[in-house]
Amino acid sequence: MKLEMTGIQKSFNQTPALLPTDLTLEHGKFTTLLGPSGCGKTTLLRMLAGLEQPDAGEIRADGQCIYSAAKRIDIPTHKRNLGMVFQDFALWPHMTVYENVAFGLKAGKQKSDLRQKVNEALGMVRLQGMEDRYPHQLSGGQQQRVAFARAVAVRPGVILFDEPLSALDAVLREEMRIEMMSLVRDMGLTALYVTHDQIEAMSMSDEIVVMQKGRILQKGSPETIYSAPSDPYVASFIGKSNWLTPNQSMVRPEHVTWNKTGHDDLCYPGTVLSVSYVGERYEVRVQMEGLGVWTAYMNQRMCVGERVQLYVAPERICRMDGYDHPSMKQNEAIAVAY
Ligand SMILES: Nc1ncnc2c1ncn2[C@@H]1O[C@H](COP(=O)(O)OP(=O)(O)OP(=O)(O)O)[C@@H](O)[C@H]1O
Repeated sequence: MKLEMTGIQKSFNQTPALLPTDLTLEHGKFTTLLGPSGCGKTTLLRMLAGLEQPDAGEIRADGQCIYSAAKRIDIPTHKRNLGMVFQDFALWPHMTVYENVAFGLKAGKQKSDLRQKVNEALGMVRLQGMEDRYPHQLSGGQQQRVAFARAVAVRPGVILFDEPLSALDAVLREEMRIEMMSLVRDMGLTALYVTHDQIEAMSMSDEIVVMQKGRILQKGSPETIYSAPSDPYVASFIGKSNWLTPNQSMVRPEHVTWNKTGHDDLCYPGTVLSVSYVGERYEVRVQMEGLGVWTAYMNQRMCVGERVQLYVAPERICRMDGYDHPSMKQNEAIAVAY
């Protein structure tokens, strides 16, 4: 299912939670809303689900209007052909695993072959044999699998995830991340996933939508978001960034070299602050002169306090709004610690 949102916005008690926003979720793509707490991710997801009413704008599913403030169209949640998985699993505590999964099918009136559909969904998440257990008799990972089975059993056109793994421990979170992503892809579902975890976003998504303060800053593939951030906030939020001019030009640690490699390379002096072995190489933090602290990688151990020269090839510099030229580094005025 393709979902298109145009001009949707929402305020709570006159305080904007989401500024006017356009967003398209392409059919079969895994899109992640990434941003800090309170930036409007959940509000956007809930409006898509029909759980929150936008103040303005329109939402279309496969070209058909499912919400329009102007035309007074508001298709209810259960008719929007979507599945949802939440952080707290939202399972019915008094129902067994079987009943929890069957509940969505019954509510959606998909009653034919009920047992087969439930078994199929439980098979997908490897929970056969646990049909008669209650949620409290399951681990966190198993509970989330039931929630996922319940969401996909109805064969929705789109699946919405709101921080579904944040209640799980780190190891299980990684395991479930791979499992959920594979299942969504195998089923060819369109997915919208809300998280504030960059690693989750980078490892699961076809598209990442970075949000801040109720607006979308950038939408793109993980590769684009990392290599060509359009905004300083995006650059700082995802991966490590070394600033050549505050808020304007940045270089990633893997593009900083210790020896001059080309005649155009720019040279920056600094002092080693810390050295950590990160497997086959060292992550070195360097206090740069007038440029704050940079991170770079090196193949051999350095000494703390050692004076160094770091080099950057101009084509490796990522430029954002207001950027002028690498020669700006000569300018005292830009020598602000970031
Ligand atoms: N029902 C509500 N009533 C009043 N304010 C709300 C309501 N829901 C959300 N907000 C406010 O809207 C803003 C956006 O909230 P939202 O839950 O969408 O953010 P989020 O990015 O999902 O954050 P988190 O990662 O913490 O869940 C916040 O300032 C929040 O306090």
